Amino acid sequence: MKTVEISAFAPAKINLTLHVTGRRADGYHLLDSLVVFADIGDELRLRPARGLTLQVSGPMADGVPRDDRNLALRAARAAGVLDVAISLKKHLPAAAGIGGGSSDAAAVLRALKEGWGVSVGDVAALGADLPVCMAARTTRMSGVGEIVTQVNGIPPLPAVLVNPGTAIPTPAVFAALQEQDGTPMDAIPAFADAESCACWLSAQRNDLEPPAIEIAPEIGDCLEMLLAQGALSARMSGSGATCFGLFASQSDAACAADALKLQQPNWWIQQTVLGA
Ligand SMILES: C[C@@](CO)(OP(=O)(O)O)[C@H](O)COP(=O)(O)OP(=O)(O)OC[C@H]1O[C@@H](n2ccc(N)nc2=O)[C@H](O)[C@@H]1O
Ligand SMILES: Nc1ncnc2c1ncn2[C@@H]1O[C@H](COP(=O)(O)OP(=O)(O)O)[C@@H](O)[C@H]1O
Repeated sequence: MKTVEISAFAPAKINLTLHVTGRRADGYHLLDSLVVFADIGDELRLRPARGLTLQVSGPMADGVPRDDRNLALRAARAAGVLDVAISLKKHLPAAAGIGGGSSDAAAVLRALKEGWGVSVGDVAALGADLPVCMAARTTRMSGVGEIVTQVNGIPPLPAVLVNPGTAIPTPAVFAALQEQDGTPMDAIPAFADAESCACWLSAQRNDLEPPAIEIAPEIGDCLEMLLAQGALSARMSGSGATCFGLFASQSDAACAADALKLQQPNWWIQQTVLGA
């Protein structure tokens, strides 16, 4: 048994783009997505113990499953480690399109590799977002999520994340998608700054945004409010409902986040830097 406690960080995953380019026979969708990671996320600690346990705390812990549905526990089981106490401090909203559960699972797998020396062969069995969350760096994600290719040339992007508090199950959004065969992303250039990245993004898409807005119209309000605060670009991440706005500087993002918090004190609103 190991004797040390290991800390692991599970950053928020943001799909800057999400093009749905086809559908497999098993119903899973083919994706083409530019994925970055934020400097905010969940905090995990793993320590040797008798048996496998999970304790969940933190400002966004409400509603997160504590039982075997939790992806942190499922990751430990998949790795065959049944003698670990996991403590998970949730800062990210669940079912929010920012991969909280998948990033937690990836953080557990990284910690188990470091501390217990074990790894899992097929991480995708834990969910389509697991491979990209294992990479935890700027990536082009394709296939149904299993193909991850490192992307260089994306500068750190000052941003504000906004979630209106509506949990949206991913399957419901895919089920509401009308067009399954969209075009892939354009080639990804190297960007000098946030402005040029935002300009390129304006010609790309998140194909899940229209069906998600049908399910939760408040997503449209998030996007409008980010743009009204001067965002260079505003879009939904993943299957929603979290939206991101890109800003020219961290001070612009901080001003926008403060103003949005005054307008919507009950929403989850966070200033961050993406892809740093
Ligand atoms: C949409 C994305 C984009 O990054 O992110 P989130 O919105 O979940 O953060 C991911 O592909 C989500 O990954 P993840 O949440 O791990 O998905 P899974 O648990 O494997 O699948 C949940 C359900 O989503 C649908 N699904 C997921 C991935 C995919 N490529 N095609 C799909 O059709 C299927 O209906 C599946 O039953
Ligand atoms: N560690 C976890 N944190 C949050 N949700 C989790 C976790 N493990 C399992 N879940 C379940 O996974 C679902 C999807 O959560 P999450 O990964 O945060 O969202 P998304 O797939 O939209 O990015 C939630 O509804 C929740 O029930």
